[in-house]
Amino acid sequence: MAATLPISPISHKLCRSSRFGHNASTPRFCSPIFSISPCLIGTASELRARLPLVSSAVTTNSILHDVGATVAVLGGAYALVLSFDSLTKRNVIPQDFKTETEIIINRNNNTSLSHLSGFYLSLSRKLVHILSGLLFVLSWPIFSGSSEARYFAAFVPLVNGLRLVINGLSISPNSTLIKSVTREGRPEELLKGPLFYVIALLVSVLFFWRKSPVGMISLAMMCGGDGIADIMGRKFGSAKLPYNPRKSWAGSISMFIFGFFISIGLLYYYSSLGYLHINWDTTFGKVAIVSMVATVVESLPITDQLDDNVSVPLATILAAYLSFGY
Ligand SMILES: C/C(=C\COP(=O)(O)O)CCC[C@H](C)CCC[C@H](C)CCCC(C)C
Ligand SMILES: Nc1ccn([C@@H]2O[C@H](COP(=O)(O)OP(=O)(O)O)[C@@H](O)[C@H]2O)c(=O)n1
Repeated sequence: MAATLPISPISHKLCRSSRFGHNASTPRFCSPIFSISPCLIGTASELRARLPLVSSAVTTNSILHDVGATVAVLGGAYALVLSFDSLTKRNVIPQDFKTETEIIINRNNNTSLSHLSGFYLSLSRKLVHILSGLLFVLSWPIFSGSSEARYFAAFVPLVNGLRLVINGLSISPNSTLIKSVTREGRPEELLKGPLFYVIALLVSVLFFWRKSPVGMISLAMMCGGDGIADIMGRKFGSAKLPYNPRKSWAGSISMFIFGFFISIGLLYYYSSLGYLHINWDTTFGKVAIVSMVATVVESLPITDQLDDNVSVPLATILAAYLSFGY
């Protein structure tokens, strides 16, 4: 009987197995059915004889599970960028925000985007900035409970990073990606903010994944907080920061508030699924401190030397690791 696929972590049993051997040090979640499956009934020697067969069945099942999840999330990433390009082409994205320059753009004939400026274009890019990373973090539970699942998840930012490099070097430029993700429509822009952004996603998956609050908080601040800061700052940011005239109180306060609540939301999501055990008595304070650190770092006049998509996740990871310890 094929072993039941390990589902994580709704079930309550821990069993020690991994795709490449059944004496894994990493516990994995298995479905309750797995623990009473007929193939596990018998004497100890019979069980030992059957275990390699069960283990290989579980291995095959979880590989297929993770391949399916990877394809689904890759498709989601591609669809997100495509849909925002379509929304801006059809002027569905609200244009009730002032642009720095009023220009009628006929995007279908690939009017040069270098004339584009202002809020209109940046709103689309910022929504991609906010949604890509947050939807990616929310997608992690669809991967299997095996200890190798994170490497399948990491394949998604890896492929997108390669896509950004190929387009950024104009090896085979994709106008949809360039329009949706760059400020001024120049392919080389993809090699800066967007590439750093995708690398931050890769680091969060590989080093923190579902088992630590650090990675998800860093993405909450980089994707949600920094993204909202741009939108709110451009719209309401008349009162500039005394130490950085390019940033505003409205942008920074928005980053702190939205980054804090998105972080709490992600921690609640992962704790309710059983991946994290959160002590809520102390967590709110810790997240507030981490959000403040990230907001202050983002507000500093260092963007020309260090992209926000590097400084914000790095500062958040450091602050969160010192606060949570794992
Ligand atoms: C616009 C982006 C970054 C620019 O940042 P900034 O310069 O404005 O500070 C985001 C680039 C997104 C990238 C092209 C696609 C990333 C997809 C992600 C790895 C997976 C998303 C999956 C999900 C299910 C949609
Ligand atoms: N704390 C902040 C962040 C951004 N902003 C506004 O958003 C614009 C873009 O911010 P940014 O240079 O950090 O953009 P990204 O590097 O995040 O794409 C700034 O020029 C400001 O108008 C703000 O007012 N306050």
